[in-house]
Amino acid sequence: MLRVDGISKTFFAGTVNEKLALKNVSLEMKPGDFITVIGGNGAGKSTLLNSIAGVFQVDSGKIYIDNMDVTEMAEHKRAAYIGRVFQDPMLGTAAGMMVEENLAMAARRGQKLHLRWGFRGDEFVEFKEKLAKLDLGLEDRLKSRMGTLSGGQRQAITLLMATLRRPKLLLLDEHTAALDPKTAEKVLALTRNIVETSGLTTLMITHNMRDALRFGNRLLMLNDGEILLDIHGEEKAKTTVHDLLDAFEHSGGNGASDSMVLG
Ligand SMILES: Nc1ncnc2c1ncn2[C@@H]1O[C@H](COP(=O)(O)OP(=O)(O)OP(=O)(O)O)[C@@H](O)[C@H]1O
Repeated sequence: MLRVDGISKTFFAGTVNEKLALKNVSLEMKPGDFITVIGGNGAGKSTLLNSIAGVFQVDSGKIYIDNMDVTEMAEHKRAAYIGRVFQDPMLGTAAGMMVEENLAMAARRGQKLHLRWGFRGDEFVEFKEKLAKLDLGLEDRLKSRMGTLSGGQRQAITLLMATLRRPKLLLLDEHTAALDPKTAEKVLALTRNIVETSGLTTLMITHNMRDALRFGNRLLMLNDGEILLDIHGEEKAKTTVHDLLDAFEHSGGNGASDSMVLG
């Protein structure tokens, strides 16, 4: 499904600020894999996701989605295959537009744009049903401007939008980190629900080791631009936060912060 073949990325090459953010990273994901990604600050987690999304070109290595070489494909073209949700609830939706307009836009992603968003009645019913399932009181806010919603409500809608057209790959970059614990839990439960019911191949960065163990079928730990740990299935199920901290410290990790453990 996704194949990352020995990618490297250096920022500010040839300057005093030169930073080798990814060092020959390889990764293969099967369809339906739900991978959680952890690691200390500056480990390369976002750089990995940004490389896959095409935010910038990698220096070497190849990236394939469904056997298609996307290494040099522009970000906006790759977006047809990839759904993304970022940490900042302000990103990913149009604040001045209504909830239903944002959803209609997401439902038409990749299609020709029209000046007026013609709504189909059945679409409206579908959106309302999907919003009701979020349990965040959004089903009656279809006419509200996105900018008037809370951070949690926006993230839930962004997640819905990112997955409406069933992307080949879903990339979540600490998408619950800016939310209060109760709302974060709701958005995480929603994430699991959407990922499992649609069988989406997903990479989710989190700072919270407990969440990294609770969610997904596979876990990657990054440190200093390299994959330090890659566990799945039974092995992942048996792993504890303590084991993760041990692995991190024994391999020279730069001291796990409290936020890395607890989120
Ligand atoms: N666009 C960029 N320009 C310059 N340097 C960058 C850029 N993106 C990342 N870096 C650098 O690359 C390294 C890896 O950063 P990255 O954001 O991938 O880490 P991370 O694991 O996501 O960390 P965090 O948990 O702090 O978000 C860091 O040293 C960072 O400063």
